[in-house]
Amino acid sequence: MTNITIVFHSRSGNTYQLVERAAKAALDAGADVRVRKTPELPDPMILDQDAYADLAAATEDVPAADLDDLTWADAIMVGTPVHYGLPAPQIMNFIDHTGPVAIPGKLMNKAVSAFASGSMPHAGQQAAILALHNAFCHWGAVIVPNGSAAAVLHQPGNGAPYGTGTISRHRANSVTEDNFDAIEYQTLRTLQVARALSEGLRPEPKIALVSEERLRTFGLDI
Ligand SMILES: Cc1cc2nc3c(=O)[nH]c(=O)nc-3n(C[C@H](O)[C@H](O)[C@H](O)COP(=O)(O)O)c2cc1C
Repeated sequence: MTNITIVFHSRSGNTYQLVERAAKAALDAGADVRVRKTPELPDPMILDQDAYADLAAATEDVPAADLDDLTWADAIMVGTPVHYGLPAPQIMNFIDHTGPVAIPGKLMNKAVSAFASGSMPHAGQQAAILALHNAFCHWGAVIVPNGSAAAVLHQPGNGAPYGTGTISRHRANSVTEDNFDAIEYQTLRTLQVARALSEGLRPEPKIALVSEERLRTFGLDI
């Protein structure tokens, strides 16, 4: 069984729509799934009050993300709205608190992947995803991008090799079928890589090219 945690922030439902599709794809693929929201911060700028209230009600029972949700997972997906070309501060705030598990290396070798919703084309979806990739490097995790090869990524609403991005034009819950296909692809690919990593990194077989002692020197004898 592969464990996947999907961490998100959302205000008008677009990112959450992607999360729901990712969770369904993972469940259908036989994974154990945790969906987790990041805590709200004071004074969020809420553009669509009705959508925000609806989403708060719909996600009332979604637990808040904590560090165990990350260490438990073989695969981690992070979904965020774009804020000034960056991930939302709620996501960055959560990432800022990952030191106790990131610094001892407990997030090493997890398959991680990011997706984003922005209001306009070319307005920062990819930049936000790549900014999350910076943090994933610090975790020592293995970034899973979408790449460009899959046919689904050539559909008109898709195309970014970095991860799924939607264009909401400030409309709540407006994810397109193209984007749903892309997030499903991204989820399955992330699970595939997670499984390959957890199986490939088991005690046997070890990397055969270097000695046991050398692996121990680098702390790679796991
Ligand atoms: C503070 C703030 C900054 C934003 N900055 C951007 C931006 O740089 N680029 C963009 O495309 N959309 C930007 N938006 C719009 C949201 O990213 C967009 O509405 C997104 O679809 C919201 O996702 P959600 O429905 O999951 O909340 C911003 C919204 C807020 C509240």
